[in-house]
Amino acid sequence: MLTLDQVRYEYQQEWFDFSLSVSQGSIWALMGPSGAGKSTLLSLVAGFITPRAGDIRVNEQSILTLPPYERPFSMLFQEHNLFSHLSVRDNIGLGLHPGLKLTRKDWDKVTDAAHQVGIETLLERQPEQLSGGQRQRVALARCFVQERSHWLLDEPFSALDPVLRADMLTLVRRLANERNISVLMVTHHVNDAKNMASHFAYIDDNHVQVTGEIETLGESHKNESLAAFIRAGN
Ligand SMILES: Nc1ncnc2c1ncn2[C@@H]1O[C@H](COP(=O)(O)OP(=O)(O)OP(=O)(O)O)[C@@H](O)[C@H]1O
Repeated sequence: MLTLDQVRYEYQQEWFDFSLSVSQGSIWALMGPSGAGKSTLLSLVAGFITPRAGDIRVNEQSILTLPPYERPFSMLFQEHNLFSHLSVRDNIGLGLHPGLKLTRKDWDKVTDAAHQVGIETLLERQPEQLSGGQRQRVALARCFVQERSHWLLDEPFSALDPVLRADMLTLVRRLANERNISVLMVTHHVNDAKNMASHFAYIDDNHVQVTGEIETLGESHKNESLAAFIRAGN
């Protein structure tokens, strides 16, 4: 269980206040208008920024004092995902060891993950030689090789064409289900949320406004703001 317990954060006199409970193995779509606070919520969980009050717990243990690399999360964020001076192979390998001290078995895992996301022919390239969608898939492969219990994905498919997007969505859902990984995924696409997630959180105005099972996400939701958001997206 991942718990955000009245997590309060201030940025330039603007307050954010998040509460959320994510049971192990569930897949959450974080949705809401631009600027609503979705990436801020993920950054708090990841440990890139520190709350003023409240607690973040994994299995009832507070993780607030842990630096990002000691938290049980694999992350795909919109920026600074890849190291420009390293090959794709090494960028994925970093998910297994920060100093790239990898065994043969580890390198096999890297190749397998590259294969799963369809970039196995690009392993010797450097990130600048890749398209945006290829770079996103490298970052996704790096999440896959890490043995972490949670994935934090900030718009992981934004640069992918519709066919690849559907493939990657299915892959993330399958791997997460097989490994009982919890996923928090920011997405602007209602269909992605419905196709992949078990739950949703609707974030607006720096708060988690509504949570629920994904089946209840629809144009006729009783929360007017959420219903309008869904209508606009369809
Ligand atoms: N540490 C920070 N540094 C810069 N901006 C911050 C920080 N913390 C919060 N913000 C501000 O928080 C607000 C919410 O941004 P956030 O990126 O979380 O929204 P979002 O819902 O992810 O939006 P989008 O869908 O457009 O990506 C923005 O006004 C942003 O500038």
